[in-house]
Amino acid sequence: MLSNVKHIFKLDPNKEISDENLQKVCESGTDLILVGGTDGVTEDNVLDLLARVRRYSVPLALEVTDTDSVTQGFDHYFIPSVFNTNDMKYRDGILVDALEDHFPVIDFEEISLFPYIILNEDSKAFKKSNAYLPPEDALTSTLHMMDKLYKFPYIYIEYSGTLGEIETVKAIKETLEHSKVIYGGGIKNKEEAEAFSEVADIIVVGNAIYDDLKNALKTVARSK
Ligand SMILES: CC(C)=CCC/C(C)=C/CC/C(C)=C/CC/C(C)=C/CC/C(C)=C/CC/C(C)=C/CC/C(C)=C/COP(=O)(O)OP(=O)(O)O
Ligand SMILES: O=P(O)(O)OC[C@@H](O)CO
Ligand SMILES: [Mg+2]
Repeated sequence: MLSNVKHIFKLDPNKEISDENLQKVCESGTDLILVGGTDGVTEDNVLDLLARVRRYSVPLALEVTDTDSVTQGFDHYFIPSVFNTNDMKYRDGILVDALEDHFPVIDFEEISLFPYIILNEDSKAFKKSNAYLPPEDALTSTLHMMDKLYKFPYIYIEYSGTLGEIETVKAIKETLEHSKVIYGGGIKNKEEAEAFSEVADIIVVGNAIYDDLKNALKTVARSK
């Protein structure tokens, strides 16, 4: 699903976007529209975005953050799994419960794991998943485990809401042998997109769509 993806726009079902702006996002040349957010994600607002984005040919995936808001019709589904938390619910607990209920109807070809390291302690996702900021040694060991033992194709380095430390992301990328880096957090313009595309395989742009679309659209070209 992500093999040729370099740039992702993340749309939040809990935020308003006009048809005109949605058209610009969908026709921007981004490689993937990802629908997701930490809170206020409902079946209704997910279905609304699904129907509106489906007018365009851009690939569309759902990041599942609420069991009740999973709806058919997306090209792919990503399940977040947080690795810097000791709360197993957010590593795979909710997933195991969901599989208990829905296993017979799940097409595993259309689901992938998003293994997360969340590094912005002020973000909603960090707080919701009871994440901790790992000391450097522990972060390195966790990355080795995810990369060399689990051999995850991708690891999502999440700074949701704020621009991350580029040197930290660079060091993470250099630590990894198998896993590619998805970077998300605080990218607002072409310069930041260009800088983070140097240290990550995929960049994700979310809030900037709602805060300053003109500059957000310029992040697409710079990541290719
Ligand atoms: C019917 C059909 C087609 C089914 C397909 C099969 C399928 C997909 C089954 C799914 C099984 C299922 C329901 C699994 C449960 C998965 C689940 C709910 C896991 C818990 C995820 C969770 C709440 C994690 C904690 C928060 C977190 C880390 C979220 C990750 C995403 C993230 C970082 C969001 C932040 O986004 P952002 O935009 O920055 O946030 P805000 O702007 O809102 O702050
Ligand atoms: O909203 P921003 O800060 O751009 O972050 C994008 C994405 O990584 C959120 O999961
Ligand atoms: Mg958001």
